[in-house]
Amino acid sequence: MSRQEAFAVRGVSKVFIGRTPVHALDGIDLDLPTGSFTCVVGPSGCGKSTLLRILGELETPTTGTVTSNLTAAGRVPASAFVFQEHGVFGWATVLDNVAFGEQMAGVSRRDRTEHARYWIGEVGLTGFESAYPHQLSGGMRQRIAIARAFATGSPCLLMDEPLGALDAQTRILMQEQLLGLWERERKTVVLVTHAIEEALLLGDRIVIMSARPGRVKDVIDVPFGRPRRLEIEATAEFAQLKQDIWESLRDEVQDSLRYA
Ligand SMILES: Nc1ncnc2c1ncn2[C@@H]1O[C@H](COP(=O)(O)OP(=O)(O)OP(=O)(O)O)[C@@H](O)[C@H]1O
Repeated sequence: MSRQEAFAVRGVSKVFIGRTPVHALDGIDLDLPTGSFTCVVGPSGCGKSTLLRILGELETPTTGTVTSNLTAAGRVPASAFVFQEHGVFGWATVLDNVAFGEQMAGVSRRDRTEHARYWIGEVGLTGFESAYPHQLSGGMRQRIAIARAFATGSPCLLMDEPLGALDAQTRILMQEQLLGLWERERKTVVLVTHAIEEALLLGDRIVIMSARPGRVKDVIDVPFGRPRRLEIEATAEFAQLKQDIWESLRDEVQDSLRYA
């Protein structure tokens, strides 16, 4: 494995044992370069979240290996997660939510407050430091989750449909914000999404997965340079790629519905 790889995934399969065993992933091979933005698309139930959880060591593969080169300072976790919903603590203020990762890592109150304030500013929530999540909109709550993930200082962000619950306009704004943050920070990001446009807009590469058991069906290199602007969505190249990806996905979505 090269030092440039944040993750090398080799022959990873996952079977959940229960009354009826579920074969979630099968023979996944992937190299995820350090500082790259990888998007994962695939039909519902194909194992995208399971793959993310395996990368983040919340789950272990049944067979195969994941080797990681990620290094984090002190007690900072190698990867930080952002989930679609329920990602923020209702009992904590915006400031405490964003500072939570560093609090767990034993960073002093003064430093973590300073870092949290910086990230709250980066996601446009300055002025809401003392607010509680229930006082904010869904989009604002999701920005707390994103700020918290960046604020942990982890070199890798694992995002499971982080913008999936947002309305269309808020989602566009958040995509733009995430794009800007990532281009400045260049953390290794793996983002699961159901939206092909979002994957093309944000990712360096798109991993297309098959219906369950999830396999890597295709890996698309996204040709658009950085910094990237939302205007690329209006180009013919974007439309063509979107169409190609959908064609690759369509059979898988149909299969997943057939066997659901
Ligand atoms: N802890 C678990 N125990 C048993 N089965 C599980 C567990 N976690 C996931 N599964 C099953 O594994 C399969 C893959 O689930 P996973 O959540 O990874 O899919 P997904 O691609 O993320 O789905 P979606 O796009 O709908 O969120 C599903 O059939 C799911 O029911």
